[in-house]
Amino acid sequence: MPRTAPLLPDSLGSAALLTSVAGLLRAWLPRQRWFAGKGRPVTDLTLLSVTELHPGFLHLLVHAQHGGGAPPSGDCYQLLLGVRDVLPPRLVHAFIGRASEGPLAGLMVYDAFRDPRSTGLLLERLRHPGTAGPLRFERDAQVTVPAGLTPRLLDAEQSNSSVVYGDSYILKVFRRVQAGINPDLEVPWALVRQGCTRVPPPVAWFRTSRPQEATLGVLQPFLPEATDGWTLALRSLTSGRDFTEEAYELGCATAEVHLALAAAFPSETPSRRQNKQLAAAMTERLAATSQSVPELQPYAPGLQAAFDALAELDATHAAQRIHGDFHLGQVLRAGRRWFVIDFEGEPARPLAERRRRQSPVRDVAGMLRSFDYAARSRRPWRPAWARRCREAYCAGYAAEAGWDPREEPGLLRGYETDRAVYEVLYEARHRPDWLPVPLAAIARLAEPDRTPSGSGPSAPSFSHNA
Ligand SMILES: Nc1ncnc2c1ncn2[C@@H]1O[C@H](COP(=O)(O)OP(=O)(O)O)[C@@H](O)[C@H]1O
Ligand SMILES: O=P(O)(O)O[C@H]1O[C@H](CO)[C@@H](O[C@H]2O[C@H](CO)[C@@H](O)[C@H](O)[C@H]2O)[C@H](O)[C@H]1O
Repeated sequence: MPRTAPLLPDSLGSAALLTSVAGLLRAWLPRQRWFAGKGRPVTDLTLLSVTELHPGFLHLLVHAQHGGGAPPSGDCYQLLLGVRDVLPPRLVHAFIGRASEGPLAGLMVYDAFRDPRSTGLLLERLRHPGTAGPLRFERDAQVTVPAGLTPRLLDAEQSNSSVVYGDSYILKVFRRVQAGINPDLEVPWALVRQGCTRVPPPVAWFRTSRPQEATLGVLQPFLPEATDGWTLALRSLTSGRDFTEEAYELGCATAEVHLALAAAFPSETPSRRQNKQLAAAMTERLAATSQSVPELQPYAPGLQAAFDALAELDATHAAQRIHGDFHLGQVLRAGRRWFVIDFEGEPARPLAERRRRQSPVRDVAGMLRSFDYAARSRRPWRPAWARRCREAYCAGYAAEAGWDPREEPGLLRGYETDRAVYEVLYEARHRPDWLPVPLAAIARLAEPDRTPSGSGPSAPSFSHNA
């Protein structure tokens, strides 16, 4: 039976609640896909805020410190916990543990994202703007979201958690929370106001004021007929069907979004200093990643050459707001039209950095890397497929933007190298089986006379069980 009386009387301090759940969460958090401190134990857990959204349905912000590194690091995570006396069989897969001490002693604690009753209640909150403790629920007053939509948790491998409601709306709840407005709300909102139709418009969102102002989740229309670019690319690779038309149109769509972003947010005049600073930041990331992923170390000097060359280039493009983590999984194709989603940027970077203006070439490089990723993710390796897609994508981009990314080989190489370094770190932390995919590209990018990735004659083959 769901609870009818609140668990948390006002008198109960968060310290008392933490004694009930800390042990359970310390064991559970590191097993979650979105947990950043992969492979490292949670050495300390602090409760930043707790709000009972409904009897037995708790919203938590916790700070988890990961040990095993020097110095120890930590992140703030958003959790939805359910608490019941008895767990019904339909929720067994959501079970986190039985609280053994504190105010919840003896009660069953579970992941409320997996309980449609709880995610249904969350939608109700979004439909009726208002506050709950430090949480504020807001919406676009022009849009009416109907009641009673059936919730379904998306079980994809993701950085966040998303719930689809009746195939009409999708709510993305940010797992790792940082202070400030999340670009995944800020950017689509600005693009829609700009008249750009390539993004699903945010219709409702919620945020917290404690411990600091931060965006917690965004509801937007769900595109039920859409397929993501990664799935389509793999289908093309397995069926042998051509993908260049899609790649060309994706290039056009990317440029369209970049032009709208340049109109929606202030840009920065290009300067020589820009490329020097950029190369320095890339060099720093290479050094830090080589420290944590030893497999990268032999290639570091070769990769550094790309950044040194970039530092000497004249800046040609104004820095502007961009997508920031652009790849085939971030684009959806509905009918013959591409849509762009997930403007959050690279989830591991600080929010202020993700909101910074950057060169649009960075997004182009992300997508070019993604064609290479798809081509290397299955045997046999298909370099010609990647090469054709890369060319078609750049041609589409040039047709819409009025300048061709291929005319900037030094910039493109620098960004592709930096992206591959990011991917090495990402895979090492989240999907170690996939590490050979970016490492194969790294090996090529580190060669002195490299040809564009995906086009060389004899890059190493590998196997992984993706
Ligand atoms: N508006 C939408 N319509 C249809 N599917 C969507 C929509 N938004 C997201 N998705 C699906 O949800 C997945 C995860 O969304 P995304 O915003 O990329 O979350 P994450 O940051 O967790 O990766 C996408 O790959 C896509 O399949
Ligand atoms: O979850 P996000 O969409 O925010 O992005 C993260 O996860 C991606 C993997 O799901 C990762 O992308 C890498 O793998 C993709 C194939 O699964 C490939 O298309 C991308 O090119 C490659 O970078 C992304 O880097 C990471 O930020």
